[in-house]
Parts: sequence; structure tokens; C-alpha cells
Amino acid sequence: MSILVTVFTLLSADQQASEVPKVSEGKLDLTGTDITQRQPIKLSGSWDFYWQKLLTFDELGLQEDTPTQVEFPGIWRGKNHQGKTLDHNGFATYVVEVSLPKNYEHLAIRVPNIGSAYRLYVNENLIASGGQVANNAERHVSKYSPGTYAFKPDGQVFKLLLQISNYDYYWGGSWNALELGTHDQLQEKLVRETLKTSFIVAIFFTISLFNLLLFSLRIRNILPLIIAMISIGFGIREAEINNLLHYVNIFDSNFLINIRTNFLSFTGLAPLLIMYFYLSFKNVYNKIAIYMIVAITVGFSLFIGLAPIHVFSNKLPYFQFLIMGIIVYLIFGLIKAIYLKKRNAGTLFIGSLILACLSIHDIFLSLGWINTVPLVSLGLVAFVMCQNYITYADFILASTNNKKLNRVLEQQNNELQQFSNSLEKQVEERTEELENLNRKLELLANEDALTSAYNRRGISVFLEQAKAVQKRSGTPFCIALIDFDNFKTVNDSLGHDVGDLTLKKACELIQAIIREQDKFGRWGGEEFVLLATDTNLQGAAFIAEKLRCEIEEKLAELIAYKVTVTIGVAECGIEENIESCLKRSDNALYKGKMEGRNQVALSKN
Ligand SMILES: Nc1nc2c(ncn2[C@@H]2O[C@H](COP(=O)(O)OP(=O)(O)OP(=O)(O)O)[C@@H](O)[C@H]2O)c(=O)[nH]1
Repeated sequence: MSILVTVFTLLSADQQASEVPKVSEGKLDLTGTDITQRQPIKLSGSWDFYWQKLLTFDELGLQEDTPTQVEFPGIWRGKNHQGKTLDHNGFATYVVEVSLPKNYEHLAIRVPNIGSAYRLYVNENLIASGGQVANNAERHVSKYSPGTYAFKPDGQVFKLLLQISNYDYYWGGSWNALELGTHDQLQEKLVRETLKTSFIVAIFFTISLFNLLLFSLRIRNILPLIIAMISIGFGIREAEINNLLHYVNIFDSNFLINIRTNFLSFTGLAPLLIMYFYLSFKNVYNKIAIYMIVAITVGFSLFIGLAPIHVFSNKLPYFQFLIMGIIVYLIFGLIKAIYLKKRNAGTLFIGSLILACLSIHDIFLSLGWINTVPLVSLGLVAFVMCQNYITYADFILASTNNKKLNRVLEQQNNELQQFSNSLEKQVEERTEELENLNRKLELLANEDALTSAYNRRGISVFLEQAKAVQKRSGTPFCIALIDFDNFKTVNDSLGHDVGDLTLKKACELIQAIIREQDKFGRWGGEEFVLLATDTNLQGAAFIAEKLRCEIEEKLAELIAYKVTVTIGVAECGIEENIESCLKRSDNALYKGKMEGRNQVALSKN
């Protein structure tokens, strides 16, 4: 902010160090002032004034009426002149006699934006004009024509005649003073002012762009968009009021467009500012009142944008009264927001306070109570910057909250991921357990509970498989039925438990002897079946004999009781089914039993 003030002050450095010469009773005495050695002189003070007269230099001498004196610059409307109140419509001639200290080759006059039509003479020479000066509304044409005009003064005393007519503008006369100096001085001052205006306009546009960027990042929050529009509005107003639009010839000095831009950049900003305050501190303002005010200000802006100039130009004071009321209401809300400790209320209040103070400063300046430079532009910059700071701070806060939220989300995601991983692991473990259980159940379904050998169902599957292999490749296989001899006596003599143990041990012996590809199972009771795959009858007889001997020998050692088996063996024929082969094994077994037991009996095809 201090940098801004410094730049602003440097660019506005047009204060005159020495005493300011003033126009007094239609005369400006510059005999003690070297114009070239100082800043341009504002031709303000009491000028000779001829109301409802457009006089030339020649006509001045013939004038019977003595002129009255009025303050120039000054507006007509409401001014007391010879006991009458002036209207804003009309025409007049202002005259001042300037006395110079010496003969100057060239001087120049800077004409401000008078806002209607004017003609400027140095003695009898017309040096500048804007629009068409006339004594009636039909012939009068307003035009924005500020500019710097060089002239050659005739001697050390000359008269300046300024004719002004107005039938459009609400006030009449001129708000601003003419300035006298050398052409270079005036040009230099113009450049400085243009630079100052450009600098401020650039600040407004930069703030606007920055806020548009913020808005594009968070479209849900429209406050940055409103600030962007307010900044653009302030920028356009600054450019228009300081004639920047005129110097860069944007509207080709079109009076109507200039005046509409001037008015609209004031009225159009009102609804935006009101909405900004309301949206920032919603619960301190009345919603219906705000919407009504916005509707009125928008309606007024439309009226200015569409109505003819003579209709709308004199309505602005009503709007100014309304705006004053609105400002009081907004400030009242702001104070309430501060009292309620609303975030950002203090910052916005500071911005508004700076703007209010600098506006009051400029009012004092225009009244001639102080002799400084206009500072309201600086107030506008301060106000918009405070708004900008608020949106930026809000944006940072929102993005910090977002980051925090993201961190929490990330943490929750991780926890969820961990939970899901453990769930997956648990499911995997359960599935594996179930699969194991299923395998066990399947085994159990095919397994004999006492001996752990295949049961009848289990061994039957292998018998069918062996048959299928034989059909495909002709591989031979044999079925041996093993039956314990007189097992009833084992049970009867040693008890049923020992009988069970005997069967169990016998099965273990058999399992240990047979090949891995051979299958062994319990056919029922104390009768067992051996499937000898890839084996012919001779091979099967050999295995059966080996089993018989092993049982006879080893079981006696284990249970101290002689236990023997009889085995019936048959080789399955190519065309024979399993049932038939089993039947033949059984027949051979029966034959073995009949022939004295404890032997291997073969079934020959
Ligand atoms: N301990 C026990 N005994 C069984 C089991 N299954 C069958 N047995 C018995 O085996 C005996 C079979 O008797 P039998 O069919 O008369 O035949 P055997 O006494 O072995 O006489 P042969 O077969 O003619 O030599 C019965 O006493 C059944 O109770 C079993 O799982 N455990």
C-alpha cells in the first residue's frame, strides 16, 4: 500500500511550490510570475460572466451590461445570479484578462472535459472548440473535447473568452479549470496524468484477472467473479473520468457513449457492490431489502443504457440519494458483522473506511478547502485490494481445508484397503480350509473308517478306471479277493477289539507291500480286494502269494495268534466286465476255502 501511495504521489506531483496566482474580478495578474519556470497555472477564480450571451472579443467593448463575476470552474444549476436561480440549460460567456510578465513566443491552454459545447478565444482568435455552441437546444451539439491548444499571445495582455452552451447535461458550466502554461509543460502534465490513470487501470484489471482465475478454480464461489466485475467497472470508470478513453480515441469522442459509460460505470457498479456485501455477510442483511435494492439499481442502469440523454441525464441526483442510503445500510450491516465477529468483516471495513476518507478528502478538495491532489482513485484501489485479500484468504483457507480433508480421506482409504486386504486373506484362508475339508470329506466318503483303506465305493472307481484303460490300450489288470480264514474264531477267542486291530494291522502290511499304482480296499466284513494294475494273472498270483505269506508270518508276531488269508485271483478279460471278473475271483476264493484255506487260488479263463 505504501508503494502505491508513493507512486501515486509521484505521478500526481503537480503542486505549485510558490503561491498560486488566482483569477480575481475577471483579471489574472501574472506580471510577477515567469510561466516557464513553474507548473501550469489553473485559471480558477472569479471570471467575468455574461449569462445568456455568446460574445466575441469585438462585442465585449460594445457590451452595455457590466459583467457579473462567478467562480470558474463552477456549475450553473442552482447558482444564484443577479437574484435569479440559474438553470442547467442555457449559454454564457466567461472572460478573463491575463497580464504576462513579458512577451512569450508561444503559450498553450489546456481545456478540461467541459461535458457540453464550448468555444475558446484568445482575443479575437478562436483557438479551440468542442461540439457546437448555440443559443438554442436545436442547434446545440455536445461533444467531449478535452485537449491542449497552443497560441501566440499578442503582447503582454490578452483576453480569454470561453463560450459555453448546454442543453444536455444536468449541471451546465464546467467542473474543471482551464490551465495555462507552455505547450511542453502541459503535455508533460498530461503524460503524467495519463500514466497515473493507466497505472491505476492496470491495477484494477490485474485484480480482475486474478479474481477470474480464482473463480475458474472454484466456480461454486461467485464472490471472486463479482470482485472481478467490480474491478473492471472501477477500471473503466477511472479511464472514462480521466479522459483515457478519449486520448486513446476509443469512442471517437462520441458524447452520448461517453456520458452513458460515465453514468453506467457508476450505476452498474451499485448492484454488484450490494451483492458482494450481501453474499459476504448474508445474515446481517435483509434478503428482500437487498433484492429490491438490486432490482432498482439494475432497473436504473437499464434506463440509463436505453433512454435518450435529456431524459436520463437529470435523473442521476435521485440515484445519488438512493446510493447514499444504500451505503449507510451497507456500512450498518458491516458494523453489525464486526460486532458478530464475522470473518473478513474487519478487512472490508478498513477498505470501506479508506475509500470513505479519501472520498471526503476529494470533496474538500473540490470545495477548495484543501490544496492537495485527488485521492479517490487510491481509495477505490484500497477497497478492491481489501476485497481481493478477502477472496484470496478464503481461497487459501478452502484449499487448506481441502488438503486436510484429502489427508483424512487418504487415511480412511488406507484403513479400508488394509481391512479389505485382511478380509481377502481371511476369505482365502476360509476357502483353503473349506477345500481341505471337502477333500477330507471326499476321502472319508471313499475311505474305510477302521482300516483307512478305500471302501467299496472308493475301490470300485479304480476298478472302472482300470477297465477304461484296458479298453483303450489293452493294459491287463487283475482282481484279487482276500478273505480272512475263520475270522469268527479270532473274534470269539480274542475279542472284537483285537479282531479290529488284526484287520487294521493286516491292511497296513498289505499297503506296505503293494506297488503305488495298485489299489487296495475293503470289500465288506473281513473280505478285501486288491486291484493289481498293468499285471497279468501270473504277476498277480505272485503278489497274492507274497501277501498271504506276509500276513501269516507278521500277524502272528503282532497278535500272538495265527491268522491266515485265502486269496482268489482273476485276470479281467478284454471283453469281460468288472462284475464278471469279480465273480470269477470270488469263485476262485471259494475254491481256495474249500481246498483247505490259507492259499492263493487262481481263476483261469
Ligand atoms: N472284529 C471284527 N470282525 C469282523 C469284522 N467284519 C466281519 N467280522 C467277522 O468276521 C467273521 C466272518 O465269519 P464267517 O463269514 O463265518 O467266516 P470265517 O469265520 O472267516 O470263516 P471262513 O471265511 O469260512 O474262513 C464274523 O464273525 C464277523 O463278525 C470287523 O470289522 N471286525
